[in-house]
Amino acid sequence: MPEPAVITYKGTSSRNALEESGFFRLCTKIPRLLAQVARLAWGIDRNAAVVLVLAQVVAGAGAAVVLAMTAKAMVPLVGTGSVGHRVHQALPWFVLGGIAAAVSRGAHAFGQWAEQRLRPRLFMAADDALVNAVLTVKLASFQDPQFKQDHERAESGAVRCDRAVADTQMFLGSLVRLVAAGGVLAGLHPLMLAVLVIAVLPSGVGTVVRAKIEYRTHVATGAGRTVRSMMRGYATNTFFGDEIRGNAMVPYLRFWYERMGQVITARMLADVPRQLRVSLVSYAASGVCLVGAYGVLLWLTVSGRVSLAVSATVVVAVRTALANMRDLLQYTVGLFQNSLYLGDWTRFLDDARRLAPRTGGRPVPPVVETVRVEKVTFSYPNKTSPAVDDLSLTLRRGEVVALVGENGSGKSTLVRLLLGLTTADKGRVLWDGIDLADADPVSVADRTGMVPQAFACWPLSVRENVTLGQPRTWDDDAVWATLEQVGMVGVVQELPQRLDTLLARELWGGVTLSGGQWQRLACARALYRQPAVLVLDEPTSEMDARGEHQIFTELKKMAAHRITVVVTHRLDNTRIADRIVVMQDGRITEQGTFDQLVHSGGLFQELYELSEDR
Ligand SMILES: Nc1ncnc2c1ncn2[C@@H]1O[C@H](COP(=O)(O)OP(=O)(O)OP(=O)(O)O)[C@@H](O)[C@H]1O
Repeated sequence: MPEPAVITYKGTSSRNALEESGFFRLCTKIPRLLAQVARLAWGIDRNAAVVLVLAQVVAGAGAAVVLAMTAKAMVPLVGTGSVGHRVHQALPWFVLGGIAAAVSRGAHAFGQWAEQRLRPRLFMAADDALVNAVLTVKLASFQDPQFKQDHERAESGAVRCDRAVADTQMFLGSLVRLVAAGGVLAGLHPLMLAVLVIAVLPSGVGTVVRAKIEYRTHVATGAGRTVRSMMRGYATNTFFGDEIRGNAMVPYLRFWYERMGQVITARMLADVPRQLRVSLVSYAASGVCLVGAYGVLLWLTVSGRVSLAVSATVVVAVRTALANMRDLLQYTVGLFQNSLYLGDWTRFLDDARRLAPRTGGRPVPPVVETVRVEKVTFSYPNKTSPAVDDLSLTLRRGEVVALVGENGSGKSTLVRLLLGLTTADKGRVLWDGIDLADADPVSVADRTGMVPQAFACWPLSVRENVTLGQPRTWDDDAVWATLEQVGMVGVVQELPQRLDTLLARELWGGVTLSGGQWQRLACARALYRQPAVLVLDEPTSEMDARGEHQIFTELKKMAAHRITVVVTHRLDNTRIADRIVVMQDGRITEQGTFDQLVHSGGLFQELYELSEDR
């Protein structure tokens, strides 16, 4: 089987924060990382954020008290006198240590409570922000392949948002416990603290290097994962089931999907020996340093520089400090790693804000008298010839204009330009004299009704499928009236819950409609809006003759109050149009009524005769 072309994708992120960061640079970033997580948590639940921090401080202080009490208890325990006497003397310190341990565990439990309150909401908030960003960027951004990749990486960031809270909690806990253990240790003998730092440093550096390798692979496999998950969506979408099975596509799709998976996995597996090398080197180095640390302790004890009691406490403190130091490094790296993903998320939101269409421009009037296209040119990225080329056209209220032409002649592009969904490279589109480049996009959208070629079959009720995009209404009369216009009343009345019927076979016993019925609903959605500018791009391509006739009759009836543009390949339908505009290679080549064009000897006549010939 042919190798999938996309296997050559290697990932092209230009923004790899990892390359900028060394170990010490990472340490300097920690306060900023903590502040970032704190801001997120504070925005979600202030009480939980405060409890989270306080709990760690109390838990750490408790651990310090436990250690200090252990040191106190050691003195009588390794001292002189009978065992009973020594235990009796140590008992108060043990009791105090026990109380401190209980307080510490209790605080830890409250910390977990706060974390559990924050995590799910943080994830939802991060995810909501992401979806909101995608819903508000300029449509042109969707054409940019980097946008898709950045979106995918930002999704990982949203997923990691909640983990960053857990890491912060653990980081703070280990930090406070380490400071406590370090304080006790420094009090016993300052040299031990320095030796400790040296003992854990190699393992810390190793952890950072491993995190870098992992993140670099995540970035490198980003494009592959995006393409694979996109293909997964197509391959497993039940709507395409007939096409996939009916055309024997299953073996190729499976091969393709598995092959992409193998490429990604191979890249990840290539890291495994690298990770192992880093681990072995760092563990060996920290082992050597640890042996050195215990050697120093032994020498201090044997030479009588520290007492046996102090030495015993030092062993306990060293173990506590080591465990906390390791935790601290691990959670620092976790925090750092998550912050890289969080960085992708925040950058994406910032970019999305930058890419959002301007708002607050000039509002267009509720009734639009003319739409004027003035010398407009538009080219898609990576295309050599423009899709719309120096085109001028005026549309007037009350007029039904049919836009016709062969595939790829630029009809859909022109209607997107008319509605401001695409911005012209050159020239202007004016709604009642207001350049769409200066207009408030919200007011433009409010005046617009559109049936695109590819519309969504929304997994919502019939009512919502008609009213989606409009303010919520409790009056079903207008919904039924629109369904009447598109010939759907009978169909909807036979549905189990009529307007409330869920149109999603996959969900909770919902039902679905035929292709033509869905198309009628898409038309209903546009007609229900009663827009000032109504654009229908091949609205009846799946409809039977009756449905098609009904829609075009309704368009004609409604035409007086609006500008109507219909793109169609069924040239017989253009008889109802007041004007037919013929497009070829992004330009208008003919204009006129049906009767004028059908005998003009031009492209329209040729296409019409071909359609009659079928
Ligand atoms: N998203 C896109 N990216 C790149 N090129 C595009 C894109 N959409 C359309 N084109 C190109 O722009 C040109 C005009 O396409 P457009 O969809 O406007 O034609 P059309 O007349 O509506 O075609 P059809 O009758 O097949 O719907 C074509 O050459 C097409 O390949």
